[in-house]
Amino acid sequence: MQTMIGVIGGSGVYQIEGLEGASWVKVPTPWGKPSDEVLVGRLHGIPIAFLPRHGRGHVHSPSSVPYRANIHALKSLGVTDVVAVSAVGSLREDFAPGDFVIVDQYIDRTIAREKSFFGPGCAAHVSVAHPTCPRLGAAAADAARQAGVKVHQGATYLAMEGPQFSTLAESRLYRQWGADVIGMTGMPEAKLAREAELCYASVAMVTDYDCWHEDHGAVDVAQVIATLTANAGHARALVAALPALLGPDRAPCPHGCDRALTHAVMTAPDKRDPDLVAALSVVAGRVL
Ligand SMILES: CSC[C@H]1O[C@H](OP(=O)(O)O)[C@H](O)[C@@H]1O
Ligand SMILES: Nc1ncnc2[nH]cnc12
Repeated sequence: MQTMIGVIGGSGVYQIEGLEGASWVKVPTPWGKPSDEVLVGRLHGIPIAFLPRHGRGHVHSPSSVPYRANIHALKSLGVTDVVAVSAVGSLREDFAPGDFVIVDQYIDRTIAREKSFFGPGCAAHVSVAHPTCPRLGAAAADAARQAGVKVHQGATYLAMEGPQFSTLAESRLYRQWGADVIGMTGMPEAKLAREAELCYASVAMVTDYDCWHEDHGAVDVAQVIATLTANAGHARALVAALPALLGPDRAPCPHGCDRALTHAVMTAPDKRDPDLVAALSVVAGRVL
């Protein structure tokens, strides 16, 4: 299979430069419109699709991001590996603003989002015990090192609903729970990528210390943007290093991300809703 890299850009990352033959394409989906058109091109010979999570101009708040449409759009373009870039607050002293963190676990506290492609008429259960792809995460960590940033490999991301930042009591509680970073968009994105049998890695850029740290005040967006802007070059360099690390030919995922649905669908074939099955053809056609 041919590698195609999907990059989901987070806050402050609405564009990537340097793609050969780049064009923005509209991708309709049965789950509504993606956050924006998708920028498709090639980077060092490897096809790449870039989608700004909040849309150009930051139109979507974390709760209104069309997560299902975004994942469907990337899969329908042929993406095999999704690298999701996010801004996060740090919940620990040694993860400082400017550091990059390769997330591999989540605590999902989001409450107001569609979290599955499946539903009445086609029920399915995938495992998200290990919600990110270790192979892709290792490549993203190598790419971050090549980009010259300090990178922490392995961290738990607390996904909150937002859009307000946490209260002090919440921030302290999440630290006690063992969460390392906090953000508003990592879920259900990672769960949906797993349902769509895509390898998914999360690259989190630390922008602040949330509000728990006694030497730092409450989070403010100006500070977040200033840190993001200062680190935009690192994010670009990380993406530029990925094609050489992943290579053009993609072996089956050794961790089974691309086979996540093999035993997942529960609904008997004769009981399935044909409309839902049709909507699922891109993400789950392999097993339906
Ligand atoms: C601009 S601060 C809050 C905002 O930033 C993060 O977005 P993303 O994960 O897309 O980089 C965070 O999750 C919030 O949505
Ligand atoms: N402290 C924080 N809480 C939630 N999302 C964030 N994104 C960046 N910093 C954040």
